[in-house]
Amino acid sequence: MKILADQNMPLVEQYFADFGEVTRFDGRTLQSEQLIDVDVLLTRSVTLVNQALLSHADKLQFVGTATIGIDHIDTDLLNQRNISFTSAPGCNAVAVAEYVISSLFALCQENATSLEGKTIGIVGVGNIGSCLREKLAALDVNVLLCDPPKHEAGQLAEHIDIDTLLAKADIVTFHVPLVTTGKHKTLHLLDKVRLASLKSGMTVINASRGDVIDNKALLEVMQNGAQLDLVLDVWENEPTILTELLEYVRYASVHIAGHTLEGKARGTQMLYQKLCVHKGVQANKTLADFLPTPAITQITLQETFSFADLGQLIHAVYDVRRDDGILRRNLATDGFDSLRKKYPIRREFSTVTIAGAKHNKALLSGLGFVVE
Ligand SMILES: NC(=O)c1ccc[n+]([C@@H]2O[C@H](COP(=O)([O-])OP(=O)(O)OC[C@H]3O[C@@H](n4cnc5c(N)ncnc54)[C@H](O)[C@@H]3O)[C@@H](O)[C@H]2O)c1
Ligand SMILES: O=C(O)[C@H](O)[C@H](O)COP(=O)(O)O
Repeated sequence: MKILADQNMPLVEQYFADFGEVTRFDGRTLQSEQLIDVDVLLTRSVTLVNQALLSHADKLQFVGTATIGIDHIDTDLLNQRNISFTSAPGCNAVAVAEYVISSLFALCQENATSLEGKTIGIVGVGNIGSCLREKLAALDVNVLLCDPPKHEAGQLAEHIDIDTLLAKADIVTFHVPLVTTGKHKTLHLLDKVRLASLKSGMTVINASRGDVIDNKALLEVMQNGAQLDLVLDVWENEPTILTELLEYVRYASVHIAGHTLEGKARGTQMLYQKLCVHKGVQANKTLADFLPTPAITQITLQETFSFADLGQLIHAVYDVRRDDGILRRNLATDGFDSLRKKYPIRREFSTVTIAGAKHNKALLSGLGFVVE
């Protein structure tokens, strides 16, 4: 069996070599001819899987994307051609939620404020939004939720519409898929009109897809003096982003919110498990077989540890400002995709055991740490 896998997908050889020969490809430049004779295609978000790419795919039986977002895949086409398809829902939910938590605490530190009394609006309450909601519940902040599809399906009673949410929230964070048409379209969900309506001092976080915020309109409102704290991991037209926006963004990163080692490896594992089902074989490899021991495995808190020290603890594991620095220092020389490819190792809170937590145990385990 011939397996073609994106070069930025970790552990493919370890998981898939038993199925056949693994060849790697560059996700941005994959050509249709490379799919001749290929049985399995494993992609990331940067490869458009469409009619043009599949025009020479004579043997393709399985396509997997190690992402939750599937806006790069023509799923109707795969259906028509009877090609099995799978994504990796939830693989990076913890990673993105931790990116948001790290950003919130960095802003609190730098703005000399706290989350106390703040209201955070989550737009899109799926895998990531729900995971973030749980972490925010541990922090005891007010949360507002907006997810019309879930509300209509009877799965989210607390839903409020986006305009009410924007009017009430101090912080808004987007975790929606990119949907370009229809009743629940998310393309430019934050458009010119909504951007103009945002209260001064609001924080806007986007770790979903760049096109969810009209980037040109955002630049315009910022140039016209809007006072917003912007945290952007995703951009319109990646990898050619609107660099003029950068000077108005507090924390900017290269679409890496989901790129913990665990998040990426879980994506590969989920595709492996689905291919096992597809081929009718038993899955016998797990993440624990492959993930290295992290550099920091234990942190001991002293008696004096309080909520005020929480940011310091969170940032000891992951500080979003590291990623902001990487982008600002290297974007012009390295380019967006290259920075994504060489993204430094980042581990999840769950890889760290906290000793000495005493009365902060529920808070810390709610955030995702292992508490002794
Ligand atoms: N920056 C990153 O590294 C990164 C990582 C993972 C995912 N993502 C993006 O984040 C998105 C969300 O991820 P997820 O795992 O939570 O996906 P998910 O499918 O589990 O959840 C998405 C939620 O958004 C809701 N939704 C759809 N349209 C909406 C609308 N118009 N308004 C409000 N809610 C709406 C859906 O009902 C669903 O509950 C992905 O589709 C992907 O594009 C980015
Ligand atoms: O949709 C997703 O899951 C994410 O956006 C994904 O983690 C990032 O994209 P990729 O690394 O596949 O390019």
